[in-house]
Amino acid sequence: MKKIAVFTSGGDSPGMNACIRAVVRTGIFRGLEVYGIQRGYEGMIEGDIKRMHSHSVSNIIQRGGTMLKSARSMEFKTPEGRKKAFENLKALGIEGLVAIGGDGTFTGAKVFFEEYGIPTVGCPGTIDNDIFGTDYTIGFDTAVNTALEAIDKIRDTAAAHDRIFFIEVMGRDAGFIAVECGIGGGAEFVMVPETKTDLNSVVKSLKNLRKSKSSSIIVVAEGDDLGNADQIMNMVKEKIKDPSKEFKVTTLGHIQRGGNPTARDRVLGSRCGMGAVDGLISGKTNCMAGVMNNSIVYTPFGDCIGQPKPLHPDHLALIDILSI
Ligand SMILES: Nc1ncnc2c1ncn2[C@@H]1O[C@H](COP(=O)(O)OP(=O)(O)O)[C@@H](O)[C@H]1O
Ligand SMILES: O=P(O)(O)OC[C@H]1O[C@](O)(COP(=O)(O)O)[C@@H](O)[C@@H]1O
Ligand SMILES: [Mg+2]
Repeated sequence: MKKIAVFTSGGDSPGMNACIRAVVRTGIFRGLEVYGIQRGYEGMIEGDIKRMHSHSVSNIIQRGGTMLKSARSMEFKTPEGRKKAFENLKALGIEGLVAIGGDGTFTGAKVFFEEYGIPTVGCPGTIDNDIFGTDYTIGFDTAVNTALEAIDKIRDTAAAHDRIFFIEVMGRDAGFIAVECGIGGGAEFVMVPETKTDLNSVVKSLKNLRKSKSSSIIVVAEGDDLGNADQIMNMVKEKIKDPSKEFKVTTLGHIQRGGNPTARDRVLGSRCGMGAVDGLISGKTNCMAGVMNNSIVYTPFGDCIGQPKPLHPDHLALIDILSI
């Protein structure tokens, strides 16, 4: 293997830059030519692919976002789009790919490998942490810390006015961010897509809050089965029917996707990036380089996207216990 290319795809996540840097520098260190593909599968289809050098990735390890940019590509979901992508890679003589992204990116990478056979190793880049085969995904720790900082601020004003706050965090299909924010932010309740939300028990608990509680924080993952934070707040308000209780909603949104990556995300991104290149060199393909129990582990793409990554039941129990 002489030439490899790296790209970022799907929702960006803090630490993707550290991962790109590790791929480029490990590749060069091992004697490979490394190319960067702009805007994920979009750039692959358009042939927006450039040679990268060690200096190409200077001064990015501390930055959020991705210097290669990211995109969600509808065209790559079509056989015609993937054919164009393959022709562009073939023309440059690319013999290996590093795909940094989430479950969608790996689904695309798996299909592409099965059709065209270019060896591909992935790195788990998503704030959602919803990928089997790695304890944490690159960007999750930063997103949780960003959300927590906001929750702490909301708690100040919630306490000052004795209000009940519903705070919506990201997570279309996964509640990992919500659960960690719930534990770290001292929430009364956490609502996640993985479990059925029992509105009546939430209402009952809110009606019976101990008298010394001045405020309540309820963390809602955007993909909860009952709806978003605004919808759930309205349902609860309707059932409580107590004009003395004041309800507010804050949706944290895309601030969770940006900002300087935490130390954990820089280290995880760097380790996975190196793991992906070394994996390709040693003949691995159609799999992801993740970190489990502090070691690099390669998991087939089929498992990364096919196996559910469950929330830890102890974490959900912890929220109930610590909010008495
Ligand atoms: N079934 C599929 N076939 C081909 N490409 C896919 C498929 N699913 C997703 N992709 C590609 O991966 C991209 C990123 O997926 P997305 O779900 O948006 O983000 P993430 O990788 O962060 O989960 C999509 O925009 C699409 O180009
Ligand atoms: O920025 P967009 O395109 O609106 O996407 C929002 C979604 O992206 C995420 O931030 C990350 O999801 P992916 O990693 O699957 O792209 C989700 O938590 C959120 O639902
Ligand atoms: Mg995803």
